[in-house]
Amino acid sequence: MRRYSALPGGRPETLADRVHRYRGVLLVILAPLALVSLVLLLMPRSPAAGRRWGRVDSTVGPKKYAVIFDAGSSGSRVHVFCFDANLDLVHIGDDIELFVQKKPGLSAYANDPQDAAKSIVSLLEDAKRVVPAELRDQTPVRVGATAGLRALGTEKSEQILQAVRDLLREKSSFKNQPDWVTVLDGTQEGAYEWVTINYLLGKLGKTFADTVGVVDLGGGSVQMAYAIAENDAGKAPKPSEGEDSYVKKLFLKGTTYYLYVHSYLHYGLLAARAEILKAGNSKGYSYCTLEGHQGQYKYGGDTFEASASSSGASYSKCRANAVKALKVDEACTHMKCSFGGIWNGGGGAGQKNLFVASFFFDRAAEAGFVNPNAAVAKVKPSDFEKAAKRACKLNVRDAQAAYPDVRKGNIPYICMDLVYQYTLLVDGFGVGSNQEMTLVKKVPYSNAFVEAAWPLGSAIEVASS
Ligand SMILES: O=c1[nH]cnc2c1ncn2[C@@H]1O[C@H](COP(=O)(O)OP(=O)(O)O)[C@@H](O)[C@H]1O
Ligand SMILES: [Ca+2]
Repeated sequence: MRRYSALPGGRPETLADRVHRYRGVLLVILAPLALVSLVLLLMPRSPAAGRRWGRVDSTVGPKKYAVIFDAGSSGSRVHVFCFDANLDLVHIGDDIELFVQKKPGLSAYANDPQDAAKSIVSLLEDAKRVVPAELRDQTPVRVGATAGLRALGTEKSEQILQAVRDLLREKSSFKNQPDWVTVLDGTQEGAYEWVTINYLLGKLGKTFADTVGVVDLGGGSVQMAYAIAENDAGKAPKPSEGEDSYVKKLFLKGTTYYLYVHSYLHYGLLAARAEILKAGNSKGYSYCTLEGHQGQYKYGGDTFEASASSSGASYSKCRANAVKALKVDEACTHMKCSFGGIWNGGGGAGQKNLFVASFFFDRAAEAGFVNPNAAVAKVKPSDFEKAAKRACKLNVRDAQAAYPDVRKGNIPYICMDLVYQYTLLVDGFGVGSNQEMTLVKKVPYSNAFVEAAWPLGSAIEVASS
């Protein structure tokens, strides 16, 4: 039986009666509490709310995801990044980025745009899995195609890009926009790569002289990018007709940078093979392919005779072919040129410390002078020269035994590739043969490793806009 205390009229006292009787006491207790809650609710949720020792606690504030597809000439890759409010990368599960790759690249489906688009469906699924469902429609997906589609020409590449746009619109839950699926121009690609490396090394926000220069040797093109002084940027030559301008102005972490950047189409490692074969093989054979090799080299829809001379490869003759292919002696109308009549940017502090990515790392690892499992390695151009001299002496069979990590199709070209890499650095970019530089595959960041590739630079642009 419920017991009630009695009121003067004999009626038992209810809860409402008690509240009424003690309303004064309750008001004194509850009013300050309500006031404190109101103030807490209205306080702005600035990033500083979670600040500890000058950094933002990444568990506080909104997280932004970005999905970037790198449609490279030799493969397609997807990267997913997650940034905190401070634009620092935060972990996605156990890793700091999602990175998945697939071969071949979109340009291998030149005549079938639908198949090209289908080739990236599994990568899209991989990306979807790591982005929380409630954030997908706010998460931008961008696709940047590089040298492979550049070399296909506008009509074919546009058909492929359109099929990719349709796929993203119909099959992805990410935020997509037609102009986010494009062929990147080479200077944009080089600039993004520079941002990636300098961001991961913690250089952004420092003076231009504290940043590092970046070389990215892809399959189709090679990029050089480094920051220069403002007054040197003012003196940059005007690019020739149809060329991108030599200097890009970037504003990052409160600092303005003048970035010298140039992309050399046809001078990526795989494209350069074609240039070297064209430059050297007037007699129907090449001094760059290994003894015993008979066959042709196919690149970008063209076929080149690539059979070896009966005496096999010759380091010095191959080197002469590579110098010729680079057009080192082409007329230079600027103060100083790299090769092919292109301004070299003038050098300076931003180029002293060079980070060299992509195929440089791969071939160095395959040739055995860099640990294939390392993220970075210090080398000199002369290491490529030494490795080339050794490789050029071998025949195809012995090379297969000497370089077990080199894919069969690349074996005949191992001398040519190493000669080209040495020649590109020393004769092309004017790097001293004994100058130390850093080969980079991944960059250590926050107890993890991030791919040393342009997509992070693009994601930073997306996340900070
Ligand atoms: O995300 C990446 N991580 C590591 N290496 C990469 C990445 N993307 C490209 N590469 C390197 O670049 C080489 C091929 O370049 P790619 O296919 O991107 O040609 P492109 O840049 O001329 O279009 C690959 O063999 C690989 O070494
Ligand atoms: Ca690339």
